Amino acid sequence: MRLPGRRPFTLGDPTMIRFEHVTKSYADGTTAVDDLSFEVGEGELVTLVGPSGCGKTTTMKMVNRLIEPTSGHIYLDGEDISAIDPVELRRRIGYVIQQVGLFPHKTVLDNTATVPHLLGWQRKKARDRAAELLDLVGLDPAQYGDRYPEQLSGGQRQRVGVARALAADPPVLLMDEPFGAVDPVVREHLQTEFLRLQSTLHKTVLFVTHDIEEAVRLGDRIAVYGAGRVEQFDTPATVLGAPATPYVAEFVGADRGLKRLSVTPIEIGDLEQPPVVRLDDHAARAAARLAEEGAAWAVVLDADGSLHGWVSGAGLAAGTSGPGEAGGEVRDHARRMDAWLPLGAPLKQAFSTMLQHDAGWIAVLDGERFLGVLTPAALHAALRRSTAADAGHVQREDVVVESVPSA
Ligand SMILES: Nc1ncnc2c1ncn2[C@@H]1O[C@H](COP(=O)(O)OP(=O)(O)OP(=O)(O)O)[C@@H](O)[C@H]1O
Repeated sequence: MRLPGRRPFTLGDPTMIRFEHVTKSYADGTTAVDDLSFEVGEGELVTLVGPSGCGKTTTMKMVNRLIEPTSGHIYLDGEDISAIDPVELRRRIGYVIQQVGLFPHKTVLDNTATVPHLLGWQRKKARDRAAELLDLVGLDPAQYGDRYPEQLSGGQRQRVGVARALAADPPVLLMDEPFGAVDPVVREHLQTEFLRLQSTLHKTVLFVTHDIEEAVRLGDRIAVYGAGRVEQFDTPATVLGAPATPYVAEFVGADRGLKRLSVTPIEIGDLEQPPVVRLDDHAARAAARLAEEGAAWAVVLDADGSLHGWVSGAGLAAGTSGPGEAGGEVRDHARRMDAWLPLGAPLKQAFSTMLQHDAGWIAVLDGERFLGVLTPAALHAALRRSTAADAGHVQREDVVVESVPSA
């Protein structure tokens, strides 16, 4: 299904949700949320992270008026929500919770179509929309649409929960530990899929989690909670690189240098430029060029410029006795290597791809275009670059020691 593409969130975009001095106290004297003020931009994904009982869920439930604040105001797209009818408000806000809350006696398709039904859409239109959404979250409607929730895995049920929340195309999504009940592998999978979805949909999302890794991975910005208050509200890179308080530093963990790998993107300046040859280049000529440049190997691109793999100078030279002699084309000597990353991918992904392929380098592409290669040395340098940008908040040595063990 094609969805209208919108550009990703950037700081400074218009505000969608605004908390203004919001406090929630209960009759027993518990102050669940204490004088909360922050803004969420249109199309921004903000993760609320903190230990159990610190007020994350209360914050979220005040946005769709499942809980009313004791004092302060919350604005949705400029409107004070206390003046909006709660039923009308909730139509504008998708809600995904950990227990999913699917109706056990309804099929997956009907569960997904719940909100469109409530909105009075015609049955066919609602079911067509539900099928589109199931497809979007990676569940084939033909295969899963007629199943009942108990016939799905935990991860599949979570996907249905996300599809259902998106069915009426609300501008805002509230997600309360939506991936909390599945095992770590499925969880990472769901996170990846959700990021892919968000890169197309650009919903305004408040996402509650206990897990700092999840918060860092998903959030455009993170609100780190300590007992009812937001201790720091900033980008993942800043929260990890420059924790605002000792509490935040402890919460994000001593290994924050490692976690920064998830939020530091590969940049063009990190790349090295090995010689590049084409599959249909003459092998002997390519060998001579490598010898001239003192290079042991070259990246091999195919005729249309996409990555094929690599070739060693020695491999090329074998069987050729000089330029112009027999020896065939580079394709006769090249080896496949399809380890590549898109520009902007996080350094963590670069490390893991390198490990997975047992490779000393990874090609970096912009779309189909080959840009250069990332080597372990370049990764190390990239991490130093990102650490140096923190203006002295983190000792550079800390990060280097933690993240790039010396060979
Ligand atoms: N109805 C209530 N009456 C009294 N106290 C409450 C009530 N609901 C929540 N609280 C308290 O408010 C505080 C914040 O709760 P909240 O559910 O927002 O925390 P949380 O950060 O979402 O926790 P968790 O991660 O465990 O879900 C907790 O101390 C909780 O015990």
